[in-house]
Amino acid sequence: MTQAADQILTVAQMQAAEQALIDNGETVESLMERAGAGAADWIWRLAAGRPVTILCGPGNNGGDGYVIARVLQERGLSISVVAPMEPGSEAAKTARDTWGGQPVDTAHGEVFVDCLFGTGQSRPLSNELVGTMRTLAASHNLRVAVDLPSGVDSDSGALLNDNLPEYTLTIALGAWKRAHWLMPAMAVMGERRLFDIGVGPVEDAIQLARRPGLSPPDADAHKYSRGLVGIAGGDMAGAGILAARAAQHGGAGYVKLSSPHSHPDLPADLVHDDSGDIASLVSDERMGALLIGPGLGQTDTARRKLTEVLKSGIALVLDADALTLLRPEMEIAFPGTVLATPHEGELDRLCKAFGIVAEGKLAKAAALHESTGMTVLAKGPDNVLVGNEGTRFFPPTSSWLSAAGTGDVLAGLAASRMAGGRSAFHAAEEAVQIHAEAARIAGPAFSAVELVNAIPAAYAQFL
Ligand SMILES: NC(=O)C1=CN([C@@H]2O[C@H](COP(=O)(O)OP(=O)(O)OC[C@H]3O[C@@H](n4cnc5c(N)ncnc54)[C@H](OP(=O)(O)O)[C@@H]3O)[C@@H](O)[C@H]2O)[C@@H](O)CC1
Ligand SMILES: [K+]
Repeated sequence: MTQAADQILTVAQMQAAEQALIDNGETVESLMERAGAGAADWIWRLAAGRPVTILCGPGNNGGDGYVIARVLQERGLSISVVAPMEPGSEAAKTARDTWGGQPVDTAHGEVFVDCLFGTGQSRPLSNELVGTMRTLAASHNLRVAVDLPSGVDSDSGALLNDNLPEYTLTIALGAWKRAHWLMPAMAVMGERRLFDIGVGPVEDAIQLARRPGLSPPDADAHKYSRGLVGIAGGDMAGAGILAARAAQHGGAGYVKLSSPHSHPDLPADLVHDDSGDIASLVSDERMGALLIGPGLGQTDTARRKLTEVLKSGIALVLDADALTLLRPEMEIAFPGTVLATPHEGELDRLCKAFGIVAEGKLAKAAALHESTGMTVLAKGPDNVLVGNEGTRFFPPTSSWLSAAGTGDVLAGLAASRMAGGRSAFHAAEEAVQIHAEAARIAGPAFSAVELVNAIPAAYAQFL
């Protein structure tokens, strides 16, 4: 069932949801009062008695600021309001009048509250406005963005100005907006919290990924019932081994690595076919899912392997070199059972190969899914998953994942979940979160092998 708290809205969806509340008897003023009071509660806790400076803009985000000023002043905090523009909307004018105070030109408090623009941000800030905001942000130790940081485009997560402040806390009002979960905006927001004002479920809204609910193997499980994963490796041995190790820890009962190398130090518990013969791998009828790409290379042999694998009808994860080699003319037996896991560069290359012109990660991933039928996980510091089941965003992951080999680990995990019976979409949804949890457990400055070693402890968190 759709959880309103997990839905992520566009500005248009938010406006329609607001209108639905108004049709049910709310007013903009009553919603603003609730939203402002809710934000004030968070700021009250953060401020802990310290003076607060609120920057108010001309729209309803500024209106929220005047409500916050009044509520916090009534509780005894020292409040300064800086208002470079007069209130323009009726609700903002009412909120300012009800506050009844006098704005100041500048202030030096401890907590800066940005109520300049929210979802109505329609263009970059003027130099003067951005200068005021930067100066205030720099002279306060704690910084709170109400609904969104000013200068952020709500629907794309783009930053419309350079050198925007970084926030301690961002309080989303009514519902999450896309920018709360997309880079680069997500990176300046600090902690993010949602304050509910009664918005109901919105049809077709993007959802936040659900926390995986994993279970131990059934009492009568055997290695094949838990899933057999094949890894079709190639020229570079290491990536295939990493992916295979990750797949071993991702729930599958049996992992078979096929790559044309002999590895004296391969783990004894990993089955390795050093002929690298793709025909024998795809003809194994017990195969639950196959991963191709990590360490595959981009030779003619690699292309031939990819072509065979795509035709096999086995559930697939395509990553790394497989994504660079993929072309529209290659026949994919069942695109609905294929997961592609491109990083930003691979996503761009795929879009080019498939003649897709789109702006931004979400639009590119959606267009690629539309054009190929594959489920697309556009991975990176923000993860965007698009498939027949819908679109999912994810909480931010550890920035220590920016290390070689971590993508191979993610692909191996996804293949493991697929071999265990998950759809491409749900396998990706689980893999991203197990991977993120493993990174959290691995701590700082881990290598990809150390990330793999943290997977069992991550898995345990979801049992
Ligand atoms: N939805 C809900 O249920 C609730 C929403 N609430 C709150 O309302 C916020 C949305 O309010 P909003 O629509 O009035 O937009 P907001 O961001 O305040 O600014 C719009 C004004 O700014 C102007 N403007 C834009 N860019 C500019 C620029 N660069 N430089 C200069 N001016 C610029 C723009 O002018 P225009 O583009 O028309 O020229 C317009 O006048 C939302 O984020 C939340 O905080 C809650 O109170 C209650 C429940
Ligand atoms: K704001």
